[in-house]
Amino acid sequence: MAAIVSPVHFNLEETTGRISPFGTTFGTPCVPENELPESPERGSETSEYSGSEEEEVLVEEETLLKEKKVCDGLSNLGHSATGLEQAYLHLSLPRLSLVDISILCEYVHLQKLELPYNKIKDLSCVSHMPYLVELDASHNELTEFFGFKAPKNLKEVNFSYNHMTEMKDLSAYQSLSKLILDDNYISEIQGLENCNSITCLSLANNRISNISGLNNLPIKKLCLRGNQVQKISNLENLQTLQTLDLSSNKIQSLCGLENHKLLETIDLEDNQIQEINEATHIQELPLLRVLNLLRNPVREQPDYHLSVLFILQRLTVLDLQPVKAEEKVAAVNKYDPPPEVIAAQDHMTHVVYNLRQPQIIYHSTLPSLDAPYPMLALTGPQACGKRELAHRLCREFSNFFAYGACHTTRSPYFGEVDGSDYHFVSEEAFEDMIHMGKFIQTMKYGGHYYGLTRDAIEVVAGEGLACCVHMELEGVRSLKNTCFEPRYILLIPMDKEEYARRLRMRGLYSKSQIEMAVSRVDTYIKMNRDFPGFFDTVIPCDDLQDAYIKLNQLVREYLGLGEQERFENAGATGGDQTYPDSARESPVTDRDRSSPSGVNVSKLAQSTGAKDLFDSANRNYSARIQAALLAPKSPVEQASIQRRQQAAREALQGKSPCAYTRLFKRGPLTAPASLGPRQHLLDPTSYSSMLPSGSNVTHDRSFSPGSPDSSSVESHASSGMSMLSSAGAFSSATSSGNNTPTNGLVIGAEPAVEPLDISGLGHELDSLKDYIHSSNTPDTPRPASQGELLDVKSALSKPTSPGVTRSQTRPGTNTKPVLPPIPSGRKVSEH
Ligand SMILES: Nc1ncnc2c1ncn2[C@@H]1O[C@H](COP(=O)(O)OP(=O)(O)OP(=O)(O)O)[C@@H](O)[C@H]1O
Repeated sequence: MAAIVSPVHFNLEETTGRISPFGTTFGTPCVPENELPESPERGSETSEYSGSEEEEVLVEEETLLKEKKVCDGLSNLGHSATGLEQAYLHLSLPRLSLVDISILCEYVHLQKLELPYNKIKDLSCVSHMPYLVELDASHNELTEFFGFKAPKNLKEVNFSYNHMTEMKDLSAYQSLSKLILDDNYISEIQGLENCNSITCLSLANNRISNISGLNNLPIKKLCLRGNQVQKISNLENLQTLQTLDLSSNKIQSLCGLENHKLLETIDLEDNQIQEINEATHIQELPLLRVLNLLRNPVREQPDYHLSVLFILQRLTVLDLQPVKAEEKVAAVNKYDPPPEVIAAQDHMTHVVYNLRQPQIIYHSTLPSLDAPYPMLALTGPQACGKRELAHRLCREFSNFFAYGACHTTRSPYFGEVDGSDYHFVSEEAFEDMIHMGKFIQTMKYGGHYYGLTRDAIEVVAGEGLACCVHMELEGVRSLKNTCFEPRYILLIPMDKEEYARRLRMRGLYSKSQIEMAVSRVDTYIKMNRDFPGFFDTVIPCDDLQDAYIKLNQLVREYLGLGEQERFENAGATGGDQTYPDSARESPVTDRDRSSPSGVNVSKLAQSTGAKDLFDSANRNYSARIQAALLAPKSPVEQASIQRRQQAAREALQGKSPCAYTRLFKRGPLTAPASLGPRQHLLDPTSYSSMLPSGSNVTHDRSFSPGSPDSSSVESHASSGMSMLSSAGAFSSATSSGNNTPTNGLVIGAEPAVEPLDISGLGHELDSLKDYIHSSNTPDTPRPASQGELLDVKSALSKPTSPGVTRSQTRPGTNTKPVLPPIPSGRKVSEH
């Protein structure tokens, strides 16, 4: 002990090459044996520990530990545990082939003793080291388990690679926290019952077939790699377990690991696990992040990787590979796709199949992206009455709506009519239809398929009507991905008990079906709450009659039917016939005026809340941009507009001939008093004013209700302007208090003529001229037959029956909000 010699540093970690979930925690090599530095008895020494040739010879000759070698191995000079002396606290003597180390009995102050890779059989000298804290006697020839008197503070012991066969009682080792017994011949775990400090135990490569003797120990890391364990048992009480290495055993099931709430890492490489479902045993472990199932039969299962990731979504490392976020998303999308993904997949399927078919232009194919084909979708839980309401609505508003019958694979209930309620088809037929690209959306509900075909919509669109369908939430999601933009009305039972009773009364559904339907009420409510605007409006449907009244009212308000009736009644009594009161409160916009009935539907809808429901212009991006662009005008612009307005007025009054004169020039015309404003606007005679001179149009001269002779310029002007307004040429229009509106015609001097935005005049004018020549509306995509033309003209010349409004355009065209569609199809069929 006289001289201070340089200590030999033996770094355990350097002996470990492989990164395992356990790393080097146990201080023993985790690499396969053939990669380990060999112990003397297993072969020659590696260069790391070999000294010079001279030393090797010396080692071979002398297995007796002498003071000189001890001096070489001492390090860490410091205070002794008693604090009274200076002493070397560490001794490291690896790979010296030592057999007799009895000299160490004198080194009582040692706190750390490292003797790996020797040939030691007797460790009794340790009995003289009361302050020893760490002991490494791995790779020796020890047969006796802890063959020394227990040092009071001994915390870490490594006896790996020895010849021990049996564990003995370690009650005396109260401080023991880490015990490494790898590569011995131990067949039973025992003697640890009182080791209340043990947190790390490794018994890799022993002969253990049953896990036992670990009850209630505070073990955090347990390694039983390379044993013969077949079943994970007796670990239930290891509640502090964080890392478990059971690799290279014969385990078939993960049963037994369910309750280890702190478990983070499980290594089960090279076992017999076959079923993916085994992962469910560890599904609930909240902290599990690392799982190794390499070299298990389960890896041969199809979709092994995604399946395991789906079951164990908290994993960050699977089979030694980091888990990517994309893989987790793919796993969830595959095995429990969120509704959006289901809808997207459904949509994708139908688009792809449809693209394989010859592409044609449908009636419901629209000339503009901004003008969706008008559809109404009633949605809500099963049997909430939406089908009945849809039928009633289509019956009552048969000039506007028709029912779009879906296809289903369920068999018809009593009284259901094929083709009317549904098209009832077999599953094979349904699948064939999918492959033929027939569907727009499909969904499976209650074990049956339901789907809306393009043809179902097309039949309705061909008649010039809006299509009314009903479907579940999933169908709505899918439909929202399509080019169709129906208005969605949610019909929701507010009283679940009453709803369940109604379902029972139907006598069609099983208990579980009823429970499912009732439980979906909350899904709809949640959807409506969490995604405002997902449904356009909500109607409680506890009482079907009440629900229908609301639905009816809503549709009427939108169609402007009620208002038109009122308006026409007002006309009969000589009231204000231009616009209803609500429309006069503020200037109307083109959009307002584009209501099919000529009444201010948008204003009306605004006051009733129906505007958002039906006004497709709300969704019209370009319209919104245009509105923004139109907003404020500079003084120069204002002045310019005023000049142009003035010029237009003068032209209309015949004061100054200009380009507008020809535009509004017409013979003395009269309009039948019975005509509503819309009819007047659409009166073919009024188009004559747009014709180039010389056009051969016969005018009805018995016009003007007030004065049969009032073929004044004003009336011409107003009729022309009204017509333009119908074409959207006005930026705003009002009838001021000074004017006397008559039959929808704004008659009067200047104030009657409101600012004219002539920017679109040329276009509208051309369009209207085209109409005259072609008998089509500008946005009618297909040429009208002669029959249709006559039909339209004769229809327009007739007074419209109350409640039925005609539209000049196809459903959903850009100049109309949404409804109603032209009735051309129906009219054609009637003739
Ligand atoms: N194409 C479709 N897509 C999605 N859901 C659909 C489709 N066709 C029908 N459904 C819905 O499937 C559910 C089951 O249909 P079924 O005809 O069996 O119910 P129902 O008792 O008639 O319901 P309801 O009276 O509410 O229409 C209904 O909620 C129905 O609206």
